[in-house]
Formats: sequence, structure tokens, C-alpha cells
Amino acid sequence: MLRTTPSIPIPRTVPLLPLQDRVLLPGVVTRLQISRRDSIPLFEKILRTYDSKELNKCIIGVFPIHQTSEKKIPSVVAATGAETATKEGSERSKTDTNTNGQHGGFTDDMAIGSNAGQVVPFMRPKSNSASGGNSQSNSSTHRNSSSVLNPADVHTTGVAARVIRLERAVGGFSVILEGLARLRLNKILVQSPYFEADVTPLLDKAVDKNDQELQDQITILRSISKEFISLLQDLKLPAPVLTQLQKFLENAGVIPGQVVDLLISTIESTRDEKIMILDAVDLKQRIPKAVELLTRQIHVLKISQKVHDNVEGKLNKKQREFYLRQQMAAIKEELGEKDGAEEDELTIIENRLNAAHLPSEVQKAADRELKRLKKMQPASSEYSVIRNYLDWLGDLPWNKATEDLLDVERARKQLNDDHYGLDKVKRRILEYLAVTKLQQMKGDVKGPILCLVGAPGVGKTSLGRSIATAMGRKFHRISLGGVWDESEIRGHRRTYVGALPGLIIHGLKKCEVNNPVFLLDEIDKVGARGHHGDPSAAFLEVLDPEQNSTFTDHYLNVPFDLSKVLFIATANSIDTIPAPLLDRMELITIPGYTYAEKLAIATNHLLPKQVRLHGLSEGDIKVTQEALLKVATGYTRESGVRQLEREVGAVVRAKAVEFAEAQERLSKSEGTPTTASTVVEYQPLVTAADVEEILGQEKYTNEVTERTPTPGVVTGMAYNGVGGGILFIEASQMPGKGSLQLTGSLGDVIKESAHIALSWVKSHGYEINLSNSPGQNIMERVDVHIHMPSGGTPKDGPSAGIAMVCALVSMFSNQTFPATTAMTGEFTLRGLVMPVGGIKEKVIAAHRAGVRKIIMPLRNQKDVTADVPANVREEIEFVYASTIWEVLKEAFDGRIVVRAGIPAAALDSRL
Ligand SMILES: Nc1ncnc2c1ncn2[C@@H]1O[C@H](COP(=O)(O)OP(=O)(O)OP(=O)(O)O)[C@@H](O)[C@H]1O
Repeated sequence: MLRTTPSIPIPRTVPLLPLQDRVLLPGVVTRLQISRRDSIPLFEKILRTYDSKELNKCIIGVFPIHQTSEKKIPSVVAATGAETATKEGSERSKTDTNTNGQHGGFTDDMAIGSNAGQVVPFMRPKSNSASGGNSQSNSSTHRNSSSVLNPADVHTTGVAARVIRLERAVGGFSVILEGLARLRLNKILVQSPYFEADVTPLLDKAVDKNDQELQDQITILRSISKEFISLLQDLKLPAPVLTQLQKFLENAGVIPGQVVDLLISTIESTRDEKIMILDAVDLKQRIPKAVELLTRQIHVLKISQKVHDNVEGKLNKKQREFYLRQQMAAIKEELGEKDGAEEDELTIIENRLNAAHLPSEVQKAADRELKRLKKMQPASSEYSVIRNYLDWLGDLPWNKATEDLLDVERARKQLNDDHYGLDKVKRRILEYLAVTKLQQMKGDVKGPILCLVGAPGVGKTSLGRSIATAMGRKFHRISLGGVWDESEIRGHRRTYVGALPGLIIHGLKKCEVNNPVFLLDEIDKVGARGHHGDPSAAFLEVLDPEQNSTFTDHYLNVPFDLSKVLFIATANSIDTIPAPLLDRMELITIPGYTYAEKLAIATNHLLPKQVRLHGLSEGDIKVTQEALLKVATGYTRESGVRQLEREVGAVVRAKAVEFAEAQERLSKSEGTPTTASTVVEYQPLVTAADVEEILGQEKYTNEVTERTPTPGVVTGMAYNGVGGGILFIEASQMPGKGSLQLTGSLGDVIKESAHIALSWVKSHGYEINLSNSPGQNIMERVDVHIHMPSGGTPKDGPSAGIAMVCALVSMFSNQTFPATTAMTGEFTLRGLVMPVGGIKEKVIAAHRAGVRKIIMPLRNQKDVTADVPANVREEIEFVYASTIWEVLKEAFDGRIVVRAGIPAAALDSRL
């Protein structure tokens, strides 16, 4: 009997424990669950033969078996085996009793690494064998089995192991074994109830100091073990492994073969690799194989330590999730399970980005996000956020533009075709286009931003559209009314849920080119500073030709060059546009239309358009000029023509119904007619009388002509951004104590005008015969109330000053003057009449309302001559005044006279 290094005698004949999916190596202690029916009898026997103190004297041979070992064997073999077993069994128990139990240095609970697992049984034992019955019952089970271990499947190298602990367990036994030394299988002697074999122990030889090759190998093993230990230090390895390794490193009499076996059972290795080590009896073969496996393990450990540091140490939950997802993706890729659809989607995005010819800065951002996207799970919310972002980058026209048609003649024709009148405006637009053309020829495209200012419906939007058509550019309208947040223009940062780019970038995506005409509609309605930034501040950048080449939307977070975009703004009034923004724009004012102009627009543009829209042909409807004028005067009261267009549309609609009905009647009787002329009873002509029938009673009558003059009521003139109009000022007095009451949604400035007017009238009451003595207070026993009807419309500004004076004088003097006389002008406390704005709109609107005499500041005379259309001028008598005395004289037609005895010089000195 040979002894292993730890001096344990190993018998020549040992019972075999077959291991199907595990390998026990010498020097290793492991726990096994025994449930194979061909092994259970062995442990039944051991349990019967040894008491617990002597158990470690029991030596068995643990041999790997090959995976295909389940075979049917003839019953005669089993019977032969059973006979041999009886004989060999008695010999064995004798031998076992003589063994000397020295311990290899490992304790019961030293199951190392992955070895403490379950041995997968070939066949599950029946419950009676599990409960431990006797050998008789087990052997009978074995005999009844048709599937047993084939001797040829037992590997030729195994390990002698001693039993350290043996317990019954559910389904069999739980045993702790310690591997002692390699065994060579010489011959299977007995096959039933368990295998017994003739074996030769293969002990590691003492190292030959003169064998240089072996010495070199040991040196390598030592250095690699050193590295391994230092890596293992943090891991909770069983102490004996470390002890053995340390001893080996210290050169303290440890046989390298033992170290190799121990290490291989410690590290992650496959069953085949372990069998390879088991087979390598010669140290010179075993050490290189072990070094190879150990090197691999060190590599793995280093990576996992790095990951451990990164993932466990620093990363938060989200990052760890990401890391795990990444690993999952890597595993999927390894397994060839990458989702085809997902890959396709990524390829599509990538291709789209490539096709978009992104500027380098944008390309970098896109690459970065694409890289992130590739590592993500498509189901994650972040995936869709990044995907959306990349979609936006891919969809924007970074380099796409339409070719400009900067032909001034063509543009002139386009503007004339689309719009009637507006000569000044068209001229200015053509100048602008000509300059842009010249600038482009020099390579400089930074022109001013146009802002079309005018009342609703005067054609601002349609002018913008015409400009785009004339230039051959795409047109996009951005409606700014009610935009309160900067983010609506500039987008939300991607950190917000559901973030999107702002209106500018949206517009560019829609246009698909980077040089469209953007109409910033109603820029005056952009809300003042809201809770989330000032939207008009964003426009400072957008509209500044110096800055807008690097416009950065919050969502995109990369600059987009807006310098090729032609911005045209529109506004009803410039009052609410912040000064810095106003400064960036070139204003083009579009005044309201006179009735004559409206008539021409209705005839040449609105009517043909409506006829077309209602599916009729040119000859199907003929509206007389008289009828059109009636529509304009009786059914609309506006500076623009939008309402007029609607009313004309209503007339056309009514005629379309008539036409369709007539067609139906005719087709029922004769067949299908093709034109109106062939339709019986249908009359294409629309006269003024028809208009009233179609549109109902006139909505607007001539306001002023039908008003009877009343003391205290004066016709004023207003201009409030949405156009001009007339404005009545009503003053009335009542018993009281001299207070002034003002109503009608009046602003501060207009209220001040009322106070100034009253003060002047009070101070000049005696002079204009309103009181009987110079010291008398005309307000002593009265209160005065000034009201301006249309209380729902806010009114402000100083231009009602002279009208208020006249209203008060009229009230106090009980004198009237015709409502067809209107007036506008700021008034100072000293009686001066100051010029006011919006003359053209005011005059046109007053003319529309039936005013035939207008009193206005002398200094506004030039505005009348320059801006007011000749036909309007012809129908109105203009009176220009520089002092209130002149105003009173003209308004009251000389009925308000200066008290006799007051020298004119005295009056003048007061002025
Ligand atoms: N001078 C004109 N010649 C022909 N049509 C006109 C003219 N002015 C306005 N229109 C027509 O009147 C309608 C309203 O014009 P548009 O919408 O351009 O007004 P707008 O000034 O932009 O109004 P808003 O300020 O309310 O946006 C359009 O159909 C337009 O073609």
C-alpha cells in the first residue's frame, strides 16, 4: 500500500464513486449529495461498517464518468458483478479497518469553490432507498433497473478520497470527501451493488532540483500565483487555499502539484479542464496547463474588479442599471440574439443622419447620442427620448435650400397681381428685395427684418406670402399671439419630460429648407415677460442678423444657422413691441382702406376668389359695383377687408345655392346643364337690392349723419392699432359739488386730458360767457360726467383733448354743432393744439362714418396732403388749428364768442 503525501494509506482495491458532472482533485474537500442508485449501496455499506470516529479511515475511488454512460447491460453481467461484490466487499472492510487516519489539513466545512454542489443522478432513487432501507432492498432496485453504469465509461484517472462526514439526506446521502491522491484505474472488479476496482495511486514525485525545465515552470507558477493571491485578498477564499498558496510562495516544502490541484479547483474551470488537470500526472504537463487556466482567471478577476470598482463603488442605481443593460446587450450579441428590428431602426437613424449632412458640431452631438442609443434597451424611456432627438437632428434642413428667384420685375408683377393699391408698401418691398439681391451677389445675406404694421385684414399676411412666392421661397407662418414662454420659441431643455423644440425649429422642419420666409405674425402680441423667461428676448437673437447664425434651440442644444431665413414680422400696433425688438426691424405701415379701395379689392380679388372657392365659374355670378359698395358700407366697419371678404363670401354662397337648385330643376326636366346661361330661372346678377335680401338689414348706417346734434356730444377720432374710427365724447352735468366723473374704459392719459379740458373751461368760463363774473366757479353746484361709449373698448392717448374741451363748452353753453364735424388734437392747459398720430387711418375711418368736416392740429396738415387719398380729401373740409380759440370758433361756427370787453391781447397772453 502506497502513501500519499499526507501519509494516508491507499488500498489497491477501492469502491468506486462515479461522478457524472463533477471532478474531484487531490487536496480538495467537497460535499456531495449522493442519489445515484448505483452509489447508494456503497454508502449504506460504509455507514454499516464504520462508526463516526473511524469514518475517515474509509477510502473510496472517485472517478469521473463520461456523459454517455447510461447504457443497458445484460442481466448476466449484473449477476456476475453481484457475486464479485460479496467477495471483494469482505476484503475491503478488512483493509479499511487498517487505515491510518491522518488529515490533509482541510476541515469538514472547507468545501471549496463550486464543488459543494449536487451530483446529478442518472436515475432518481425510489423513496424506499432514500429512506435508507437495507442493501437487500437497494440491490433489488438495482437489479430491476434496466439502465446502469457501463464500466467502459469510467474515466481511467480518478482520485482516492476519504470520507470525512456521511449523513443520510433526502433521496440518498450527503457526504463530505477529501481528495487525497490520483488513482489509475486498472480494472473494474465488481459492478454490483456498486463498482469496485483495482487501482494504482499516482503520487506527485518530489521535485527534481536539476530539472531546469520544471524549475522554470515552477518559477512561472509561483509568480502567477503571487498575482493571483494579491487579487484574491479581498475575496473571502477558504483560509487553507491561501495558506497552501502562501506556503508555496515561501518555498516551504509544498509540492507544486498539490498547489496546482488546489488552484484549479478554486478557479472557474470547466469539467473537461479539470479532467485534463487530473490526467496530467506528470508535473511538467500539469503546471503549464494550470498556468494557462490561472492566467485566464487572473484576467477575469482584473476585469471584474474594475467593474466592481466602477459599478458598485461609484455608480448610482440608474447607472448600474445601465451597466447591467450593457452587459445584457453584450450577452445577447454573443448569443447572436440581437433584435433585428432594433438593429434596423438604428441603421435607419444612422443613415438619415448621414444623409442630413450635419455641420461638424452637430455631427459630434449626433454621434455621441447614437453611441448611447446603441447601448440602450429599446423599451427604456431614455431610448425614446434620444431617438426623438436624433430624429429631429436628421429631419432638419441643415444644408437644404431653395434657389432664390431675385427678379425684381417678377416680384413686382406678383405683388400687383395679389394686392390692389398699397403702392408705397409694394415699392418698399421691391426696394428690399433688390437690396437683398445685391447683397447676395456680394455674398452678404444680412438684410434688415421687415415688419408690416396695420389693422387686421389689411393684407399683411398675404403680402408676406406674396413676397415668398415672388422669391421662389417656401412660406411659413408662425402665429405669436399669446406666446408667453421663451420655451415656446426656443424649445424646452431635454431634461423636461416631453420636451420639444420651439416654434422656429418646428417651422424649419416643416419647410424642409433652411431659407424659407418666416412670417412672425402678430409680434406685438408676444406676451410680456412670463414665468419662464421673456419670449421677446428670444426674438432679439432670432431677428438679429449678427447673432442668428448661431441660434441655439434649448432642445437641440446645438446651433442652427438662421441667417438664410427671411423673417417678416407683422403687428397691429407698435406700441406693445419692446423697444430693442422694434429697433431690429424696419417698419412698413399698411394703412386702412377707403371705400373706393375696398370696392376695387372686392371687385378684383375678393369676389373672384370667393367665386372660385364656392365651385362657381366666372360667369356664374355678377355682382354690380353698387351692390359691392353696399356690402362694404352697410355690412362692414373695419380698416381691412376681412369682414368684407366674409360678407362677399356670404353673397356668393347664397347665389351658389340658387345656382345648384336651378341646375337640379333643369336636370330633372331636360338633362344636365353646364353653365349658368343654360340654367332656367337662374339670374347671375346681384344688385344692391339683392344684397339686402341675402345679407339681411344693413348692420351699419352712417353713424354721424343720422345723429341729431345734442349739447355736450362731440365726434372725436380714434386710432387704436386695429384701425381708425370715430369716437363720441359725451359730457353731462348734474347737481353736485364740482367733481368730475370719467367712464368708458379710459386710460390714464385720456383721463388727464379730461382734467386738463375741464380746468381750461373753468378758468375761461367768464371769457366765453359760461359764467357771469370772472370769479364765479361754473362747477360750484354741479358735478360733471364725461363718458365715451363702447365701454368695452379700452381707450387712451391725448388726441381727444380738443374734443373734450368742445364737449364741455357745448354742455355748459347748451350749444350744439353737427355730428358730421369731427376733431382730433392734443390740448395743453394753456390752450395750444398739438399734433397727433394716425391721421390717415382716422381720416379714412371718419370719412367712412360720414364725417364731412374735420378740425385738426395745424401741424398735421402735411399728413393729410401726403397720406389721405385724394377722393377722401375732396369730400372732407379740413380745418387746421393751432389754438383752442380757433377750434371753438370753427366748431361752433362762431356761436361761442369771447365776452365783449376782453381784449384779444389778453386772451393771447393766456395762450
Ligand atoms: N390690397 C389687397 N388686395 C387684395 N386682397 C387683399 C388686400 N388686402 C387684403 N387682402 C385680402 O384680405 C384678406 C385678409 O388679409 P390678411 O389675412 O393678409 O390680413 P392681415 O393684415 O394679415 O390680418 P391679421 O392682422 O388679422 O393677420 C386676404 O384674403 C387678403 O388676400
